[in-house]
Amino acid sequence: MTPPSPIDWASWRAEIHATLLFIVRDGEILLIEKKRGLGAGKINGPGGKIDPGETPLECVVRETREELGITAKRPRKLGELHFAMSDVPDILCHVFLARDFSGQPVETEEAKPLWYKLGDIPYERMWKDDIHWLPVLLDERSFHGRFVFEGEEVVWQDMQLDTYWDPEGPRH
Ligand SMILES: Nc1[nH]c(=O)nc2c1ncn2[C@H]1C[C@H](O)[C@@H](COP(=O)(O)OP(=O)(O)OP(=O)(O)O)O1
Repeated sequence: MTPPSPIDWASWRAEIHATLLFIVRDGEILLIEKKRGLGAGKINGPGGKIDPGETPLECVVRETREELGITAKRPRKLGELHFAMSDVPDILCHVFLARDFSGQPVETEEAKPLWYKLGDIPYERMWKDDIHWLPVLLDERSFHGRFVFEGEEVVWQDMQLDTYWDPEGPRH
């Protein structure tokens, strides 16, 4: 049984809307070592904050270009994550999967590209929540995850699988 949440999700609103993209090709996943901003030093997918007037899809394509110099082809949104943080603003994150891209990934001021075999994903160097939803994304299933953080630790979580996406976008 899920313990009661330490926060009231009904009144929860994200201060930051952001995106993440995971590109999978030939049995490998393209990750980044993030060099600055929130989560610097961690391994993650490319992504970042949604600019005013931008859709999540436009954002994830732009951020991937800025961070790795490549253009993702046909990114598909599969997940939505709500992060209630203790010491930084709360985040609503749209998570995408793509199977192809154009260009060659290059290291930039923001990110270093890293390819991993799908069986070798370095979860110990990623955010603590990632192990709970990245395997679901890699199975091409949709999901909605909610995580409450105390610093770097997850103190409460809930994952719903096979979620229907409202084409109008997030409610918060
Ligand atoms: N718990 C978590 N698990 C995870 O996998 N990614 C997380 C995460 N919390 C934040 N992120 C990611 C999602 C998103 O790509 C990014 C948002 O952090 P920031 O607001 O610092 O963005 P960036 O600095 O990358 O954005 P820009 O300032 O737009 O470049 O961090």
